[in-house]
Amino acid sequence: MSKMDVKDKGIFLTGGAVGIGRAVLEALLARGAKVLFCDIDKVKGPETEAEMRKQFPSGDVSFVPCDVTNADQLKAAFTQAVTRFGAVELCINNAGLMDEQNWERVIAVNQVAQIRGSLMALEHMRRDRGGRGGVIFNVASINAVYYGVWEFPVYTATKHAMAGFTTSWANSPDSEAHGVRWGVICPHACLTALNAWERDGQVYVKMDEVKARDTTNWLTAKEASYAFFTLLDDNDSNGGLMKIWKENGQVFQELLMMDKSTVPITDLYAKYKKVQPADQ
Ligand SMILES: NC(=O)c1ccc[n+]([C@@H]2O[C@H](COP(=O)([O-])OP(=O)(O)OC[C@H]3O[C@@H](n4cnc5c(N)ncnc54)[C@H](O)[C@@H]3O)[C@@H](O)[C@H]2O)c1
Ligand SMILES: CCCCC/C=C\C=C\[C@H](O)C/C=C\C/C=C\CCCC(=O)O
Repeated sequence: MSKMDVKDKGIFLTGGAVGIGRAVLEALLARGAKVLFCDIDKVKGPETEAEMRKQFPSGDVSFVPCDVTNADQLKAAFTQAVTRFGAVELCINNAGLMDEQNWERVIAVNQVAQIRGSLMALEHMRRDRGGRGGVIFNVASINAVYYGVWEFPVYTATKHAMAGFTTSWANSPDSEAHGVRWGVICPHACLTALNAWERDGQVYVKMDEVKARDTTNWLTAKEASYAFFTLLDDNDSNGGLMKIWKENGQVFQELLMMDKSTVPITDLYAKYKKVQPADQ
């Protein structure tokens, strides 16, 4: 295992104003990275930028307002990062939301925009097209590698989609030539604005369906950010899905590499039900 040293590297991050994105932003700046983050929130975005500049006076951080579902805005934000840093070597597609009442928007943000951001970053980073190579992370969820979650089926579908998209690119026969490493971040539930808020030390969960859940083992945004760095530090993890969760107050993580073995076709696999003509 060898580390990707982010010091002085140019990084593009979506949805960095609050929550997990903000925690990752702070940790990247602490490691000396140069980060341009975008967000739809035109109040929290500049506030976070100002707070980061105060905390890291010699750091390089800038905020660009952007709705990632607007292809032109996303492209413009990414291009600003390239212009500012010379190259983007880490792209984190993190912006996301959960709103089953507005499920087409959920697909637009969690899936379409993450795919668009990934393809833009790939095109820019590809060594076989003159780029410097790099790393692309898509922020999914632990429910990308979990059975369906009835409370939020569309959200879950988008997270499965991003696991499939990301591991497919990682599996490209041209992966070496691209020089691009792919990863999926898969946190369990976190206490962020996505689903909860806090007042007077009491946590309030937004959605009626999950209000009865015990939140004691939900991650903080900072804890969720550990998964990014474990995955980033592992150069051999192309196509890896980094799960992170909490049990009895202890944070755990596990790297999941999807099974790449071929479909079993011989009698060696006697345990499988053979298809008979009558089945078809
Ligand atoms: N909170 C959780 O329980 C949890 C668990 C696993 C994965 N995730 C995923 O982590 C990512 C970050 O979520 P979070 O918990 O930090 O949520 P959050 O709501 O705290 O932060 C999400 C950020 O994305 C921004 N955003 C939303 N729509 C956008 C758009 N159209 N354009 C630009 N920015 C936009 C928001 O303004 C916000 O700053 C999401 O992809 C989410 O699905 C969250
Ligand atoms: C446990 C459900 C709580 C709902 C949390 C709200 C948003 C979470 C978004 C995450 O992306 C998904 C995280 C966890 C849900 C995944 C699996 C449910 C597992 C069931 C359980 O642990 O109780």
